[in-house]
Amino acid sequence: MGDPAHDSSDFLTDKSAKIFVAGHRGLVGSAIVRKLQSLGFSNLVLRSHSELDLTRQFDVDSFFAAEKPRFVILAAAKVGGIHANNTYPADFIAINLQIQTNVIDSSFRHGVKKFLFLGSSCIYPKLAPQPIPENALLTGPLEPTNEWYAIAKIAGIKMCQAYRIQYSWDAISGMPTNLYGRNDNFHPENSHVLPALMRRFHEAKVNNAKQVVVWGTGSPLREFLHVDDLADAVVFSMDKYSGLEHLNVGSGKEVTIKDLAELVKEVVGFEGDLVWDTSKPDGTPRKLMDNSKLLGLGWTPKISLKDGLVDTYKWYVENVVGQ
Ligand SMILES: NC(=O)C1=CN([C@@H]2O[C@H](COP(=O)(O)OP(=O)(O)OC[C@H]3O[C@@H](n4cnc5c(N)ncnc54)[C@H](OP(=O)(O)O)[C@@H]3O)[C@@H](O)[C@H]2O)C=CC1
Ligand SMILES: C[C@H]1O[C@H](OP(=O)(O)OP(=O)(O)OC[C@H]2O[C@@H](n3cnc4c(=O)[nH]c(N)nc43)[C@H](O)[C@@H]2O)[C@@H](O)[C@@H](O)C1=O
Repeated sequence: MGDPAHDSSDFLTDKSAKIFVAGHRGLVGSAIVRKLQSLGFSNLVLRSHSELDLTRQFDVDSFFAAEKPRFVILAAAKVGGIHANNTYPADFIAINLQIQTNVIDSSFRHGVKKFLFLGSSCIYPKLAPQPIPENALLTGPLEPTNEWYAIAKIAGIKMCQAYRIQYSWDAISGMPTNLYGRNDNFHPENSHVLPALMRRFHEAKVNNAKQVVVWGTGSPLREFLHVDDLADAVVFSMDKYSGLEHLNVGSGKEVTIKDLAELVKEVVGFEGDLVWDTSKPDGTPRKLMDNSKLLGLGWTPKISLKDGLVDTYKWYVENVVGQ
């Protein structure tokens, strides 16, 4: 095996190469599948959670022995917003460590040519410099509401790095910022802020409610990226990047939760008032990532927050409401 930092992955050249997209029914996995299919990839291997539980080591290894995919993109994980992370710390650390350890190790042992792991911007210290460069990792304490999930994600990055160092295996990691779009989780408590507010404003609109409750103070800043831009960045990275360090994937634009709430309210068409429940946690005050490394390789995000919200709300009304 040559130096993977210099080998071409040939990712875009063979559209019949077998690719396992783990977590293909989720927000991210479904967007990656749409992107790969639009590019003409014809040999995707997909397994739902009920068909293959990725926490089960024996089942995962048997699957890899039978299928022998050439490329693997890991978008399966235990995922949730601030409340879910804060309430189920054991699930967030244990399930994520199990899934990623099984999938990374079996991918390596069964000859996968290139592997991509997805982490999250919450891996960085709570008070990291802004915008956050990749090398801020492990320079300070984590945000307490999501430290269990963050520790698992940091272990995933480090496992990819360790296999690259010891075995010259081409494993890379992408750290997406807060994502949204089609197939998001719209659960009232366990979801992220954007789908949670979209649902709450929609239900308030149809019920002629006068007020909607929003969590925290509204002052935290968050960066949002449409999941179709993330899928584009994942394919771009599989083709163009082979390095030890993880890559930040963000829009480069941040917004306060208050301004986000006003924008979602406008897109949904709710005309009542916002009431802030300050008993709920704000989480980290700010987490804008420095995306200059990925931009320097030639990738750019394309979907504005307003356009992405309009598209997501249309999808929500057509696919979730009344189902
Ligand atoms: N959403 C976001 O804002 C962000 C997400 N990310 C990362 O992107 C990745 C995907 O997240 P996202 O798409 O939002 O999450 P979703 O919850 O939408 O999707 C996760 C997928 O993983 C599957 N899955 C979970 N547990 C198992 C299991 N034990 N065995 C097999 N499949 C399983 C789920 O299947 P099922 O539903 O059937 O359980 C689902 O298809 C994660 O690594 C996440 O950390 C990073 C930054 C932000
Ligand atoms: C992607 C990322 O997601 C999580 O971190 P987070 O950025 O804090 O995510 P969040 O979307 O849940 O909240 C963002 C902000 O929004 C406020 N907020 C207002 N009203 C609602 C509301 O109704 N629901 C939610 N969830 N938040 C609300 C909320 O109080 C907070 O100030 C972690 O899982 C982390 O591990 C991770 O990786």
